[in-house]
Amino acid sequence: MSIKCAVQLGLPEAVGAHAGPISLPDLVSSLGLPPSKAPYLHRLLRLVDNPYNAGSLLLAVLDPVLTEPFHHMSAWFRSEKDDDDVNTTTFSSTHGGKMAWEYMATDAVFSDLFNDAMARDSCMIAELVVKEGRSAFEGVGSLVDVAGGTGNMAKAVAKAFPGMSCTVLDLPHVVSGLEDGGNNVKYVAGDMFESIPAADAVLLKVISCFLFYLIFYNLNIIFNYICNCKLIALV
Ligand SMILES: C[S@@+](CC[C@H](N)C(=O)[O-])C[C@H]1O[C@@H](n2cnc3c(N)ncnc32)[C@H](O)[C@@H]1O
Repeated sequence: MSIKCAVQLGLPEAVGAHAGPISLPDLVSSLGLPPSKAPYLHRLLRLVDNPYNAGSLLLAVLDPVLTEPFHHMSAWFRSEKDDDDVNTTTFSSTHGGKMAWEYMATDAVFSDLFNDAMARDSCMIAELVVKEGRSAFEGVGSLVDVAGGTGNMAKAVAKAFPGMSCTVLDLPHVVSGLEDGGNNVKYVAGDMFESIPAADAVLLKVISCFLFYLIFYNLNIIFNYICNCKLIALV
């Protein structure tokens, strides 16, 4: 909650915009806070560590859309609804029967926040991936980033490998309206469980939040039945 407060106050931006170290009174003033709040801001600062500008990720995970279901866990346990519908979750029972991605298609504000959180994370990870995992991309002529969000990962790969043609596949509410990112990045709206555009390689960035970045070279077989391609997975 302290980090949420710091993000809402605009603290990371204020510190980042300052050329050098900033004094507490200057910070209070640049945030437009009453000077009497300086001692409290000092306490808040001691609790904040936000080197990667994870502001929208924090706001997303603390949003009532995601926190509210946790208040209904015991009710979900007691509910017999599951007898009829094995897919019922605390999320879906809180949100009118909708699963997360279905729900996001109906809530543009939360969807934008979530997509922004993913995009910022991708900026950081993409830098690492194209540097440390470069060999996984060598010789790949075309790549599809499955469930690639707003495309930051694909853009970074396309920039590092200008000869590669990259496609970002995601649900319509995520990619519709996005401009193709330069000559070699295009967006496709669709459902990955129905079809995946053909490409030499499939990129799958699954659970970025845990900061485990593993590149699998030997899982191609799993994806062979889809498009006979190489699988690059960031789990
Ligand atoms: C956790 S986010 C990861 C986004 C991106 N890969 C990243 O790491 O930044 C999961 C993504 O999967 C997309 N998604 C969920 N179900 C999908 C489906 N059936 N077909 C295509 N994309 C889907 C969501 O819209 C969302 O953008």
